[in-house]
Amino acid sequence: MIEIQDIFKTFGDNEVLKGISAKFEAGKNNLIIGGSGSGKTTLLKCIVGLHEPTKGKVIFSGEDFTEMDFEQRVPIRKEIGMLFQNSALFDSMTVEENIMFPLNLFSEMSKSEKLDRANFCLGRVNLKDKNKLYPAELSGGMKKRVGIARAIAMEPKYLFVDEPNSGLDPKTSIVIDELINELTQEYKITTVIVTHDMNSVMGIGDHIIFLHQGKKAWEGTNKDIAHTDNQELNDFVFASKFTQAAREKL
Ligand SMILES: Nc1ncnc2c1ncn2[C@@H]1O[C@H](COP(=O)(O)OP(=O)(O)OP(=O)(O)O)[C@@H](O)[C@H]1O
Repeated sequence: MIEIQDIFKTFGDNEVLKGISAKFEAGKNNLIIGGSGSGKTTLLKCIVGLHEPTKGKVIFSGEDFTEMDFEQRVPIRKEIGMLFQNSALFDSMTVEENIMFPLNLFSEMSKSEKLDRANFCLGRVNLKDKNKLYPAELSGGMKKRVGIARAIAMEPKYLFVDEPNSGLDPKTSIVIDELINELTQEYKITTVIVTHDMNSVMGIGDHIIFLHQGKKAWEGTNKDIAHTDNQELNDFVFASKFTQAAREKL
């Protein structure tokens, strides 16, 4: 469980986050949605410590992360897996080396244990035997899966994902969403996903917070969203004629 309490973040005189509180539970896909510039990525970065909040607390399983110094944060950082928008693989490393990278940095495993773990993670994302390929030889969807394999290599308690579907076709997007969903449930991970993708919202949105102009304007599940009377959320989710028509059928 991650709890955020009254998070503010200001850049210069631009107050981007204006007092956001929420609880993200283990075993759930916690989605942060909102229009461009609403502060989603800034919030994600405040939670993982890539930005320091101007005010407010981030609490990982009861421990106040915001109060900790760099050294004190290390054990929690080791429990965090991250999947970035562009998968952020190292181009000069093979798939296997990419997955072993966090293990080389943070684990005490022997070489053969690390290889076993890399093979297990590759199997888990359905990329068995792709060990020796380089990122340039992979499709966008495969790169995401390698990114996921790397993110789960350290058996994270917390998984942060920024736009998992960017650059993917709709079918591959669903495969990636399903994979994140399966892993979240199987390993009881507290997963926090920033997304624009309405298929993800409706498909795997166990818990959704909607940001509008730096505030939490709505919170609920994918089942609640179709029936919301929140004007900003409606304008955001049902922006197109197609989604409006689909809504009538819900
Ligand atoms: N490092 C930074 N320095 C200054 N301003 C920043 C910084 N990071 C973000 N901002 C500002 O914070 C605001 C919110 O940006 P953020 O990237 O969090 O929005 P977002 O909701 O993730 O948008 P998008 O969906 O377009 O990625 C923007 O006005 C942006 O210019």
